[in-house]
Amino acid sequence: MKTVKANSAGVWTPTPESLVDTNVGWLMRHAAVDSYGDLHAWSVHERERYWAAVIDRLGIQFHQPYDRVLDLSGGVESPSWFPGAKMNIVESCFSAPADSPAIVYRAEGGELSVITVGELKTMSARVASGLVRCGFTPGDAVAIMMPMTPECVAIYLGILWAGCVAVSIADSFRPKEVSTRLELSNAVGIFTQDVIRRGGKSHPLYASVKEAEAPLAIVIGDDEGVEMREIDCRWSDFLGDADAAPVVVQDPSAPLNILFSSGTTGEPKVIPWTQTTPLKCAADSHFHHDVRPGDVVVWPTNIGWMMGPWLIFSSLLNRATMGLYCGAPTGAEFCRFVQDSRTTMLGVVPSLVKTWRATGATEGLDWSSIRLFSSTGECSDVGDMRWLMEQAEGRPIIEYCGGTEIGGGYITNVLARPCVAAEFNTPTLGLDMVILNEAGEPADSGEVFLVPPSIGCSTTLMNKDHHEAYYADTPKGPNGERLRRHGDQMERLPGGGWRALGRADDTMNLGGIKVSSAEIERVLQTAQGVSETAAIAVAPGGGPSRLVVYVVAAQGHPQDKASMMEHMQCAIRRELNPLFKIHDLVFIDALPRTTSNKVMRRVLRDQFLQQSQLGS
Ligand SMILES: Nc1ncnc2c1ncn2[C@@H]1O[C@H](COP(=O)(O)OP(=O)(O)OP(=O)(O)O)[C@@H](O)[C@H]1O
Repeated sequence: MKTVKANSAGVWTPTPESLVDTNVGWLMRHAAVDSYGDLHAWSVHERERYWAAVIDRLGIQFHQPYDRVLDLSGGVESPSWFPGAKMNIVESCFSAPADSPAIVYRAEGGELSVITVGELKTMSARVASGLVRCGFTPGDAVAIMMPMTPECVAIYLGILWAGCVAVSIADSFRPKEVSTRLELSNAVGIFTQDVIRRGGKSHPLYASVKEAEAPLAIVIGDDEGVEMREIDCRWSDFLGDADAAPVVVQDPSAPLNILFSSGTTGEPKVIPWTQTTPLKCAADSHFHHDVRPGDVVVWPTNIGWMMGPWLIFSSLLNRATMGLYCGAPTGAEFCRFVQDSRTTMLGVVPSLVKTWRATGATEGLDWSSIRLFSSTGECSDVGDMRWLMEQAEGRPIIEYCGGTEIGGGYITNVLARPCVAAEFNTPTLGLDMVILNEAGEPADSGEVFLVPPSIGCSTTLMNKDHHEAYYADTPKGPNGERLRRHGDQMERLPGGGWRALGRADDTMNLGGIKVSSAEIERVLQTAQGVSETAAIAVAPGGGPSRLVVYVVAAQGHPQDKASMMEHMQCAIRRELNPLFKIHDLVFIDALPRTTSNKVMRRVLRDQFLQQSQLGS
């Protein structure tokens, strides 16, 4: 695999030899199929056999064996996975030898350090026993709001160990957002840090927790000057005895984590993950990201986003090492950490790649340890992704798209097929999808629906009706299947791959023609002097929708509205449709993004309408 490189057009093509060693190569032999297409079909038609293979391959431990893999007597909306079993997924997280590295990490300006599997297990056990001593009982929701550090990982695993439910809160939230999330999840405690040190500065974190009027807080950090509330407790006083708290065994359907979606389209959804959701994270990363024992997996993220827990399970259940850089991932120091930690799989979000590219953050570094990249979060820019591949001698990028409520991806790449920058080459194993047009017919371009059930897919929401959110009024699949709404737009490409077209909510109708914001942005992005763009449709005062373009100009490039509009209009005429007329262009310093870094086009729509109302 390591020797196969992409060509100059950003296409990485596997060879029969490169496939042999991969995890997906193993699965093809296991399922006795000759082609990857047959393997995917097998994984969705023989769901029980696919998930049984995952369980065996990863060596997942059960305290009480399951009666069968899947019971569908409650219907596909409410599948029961591993009925009869008792388990705690935490135990399977420590399957690698005790002296093997679980975490390699570095704080800004610090040394590269390692925590072994044995040390992580002990630390997690001490967290669990601290929780028991403080009076927490199984089922209690306990929040975590802090950066992804080794302590954060141990806390997450310790909460699960004690049978409690981790509540994932991003460390960038304001007190109001923190208190909403604490209330929505009924959290009875919170782990946090005194301050976050980033870029040489200290940002208060515990202060936000206090302002959010959080329940009992356990505070990590050595800042003695921080004023503690009486009910709160310092980390050093909290930790218990490693032998005092046995792992709490649960039903496979028991919740273990409460997460919040990004809120790109509206109010964030409150999504519980169960004991089986980690299997989806680990299966995706095993067969799609090809994570192997001994690998070093790095994906800058936070415990507040699904990729935080995903990273924990994907590395530990695969007996790999997790790489954590405890600082800002945007600069050269992070890129140096990737080199020094001998990262084998580097995950990104597209905006991070744009920053590294613009600032030359990888210059002079050796990223040859990287076997593959992965990108998630939002649509990728082809130019940026090709640049990323070049940083590691043309290694492939596993484009990965899914959602918090899936516990992983529904469409991605696999090393058994050619990988093209910014394109997908397969629905994920064990999960199928269909693309339907507005009439509900199968089409090459349109809205994505998933074919349930799959491990990882949510069955409940804490702040919304699950059926209403995902199943009500969905069309039937081509074979009469019950479909699950996902809300993305996708396009099937002539070469056999797929391209993401953004959220269905960001689709516009220009002069009677439906087009996605992502499609327009892809073309606008090619205009000279553009760093980023967002395309929105507005209908000031009603009437037909008009195309408005927001532009972040490249550094040092003049903000000449007339000339930029002309260039962009030319590009649209040439590459999309002459009927799409740009109504207005607005230069902006930065695009509004959710805390998880997704562009909020709805905010731009509101802003534009407000300004045009003021103007009139
Ligand atoms: N690789 C990718 N390419 C394109 N889009 C992606 C990719 N990865 C994720 N996305 C987008 O992110 C979505 C999943 O994000 P998340 O679960 O955080 O919730 P959200 O849909 O952004 O928020 P909400 O449901 O609150 O509106 C996907 O449905 C898709 O729209």
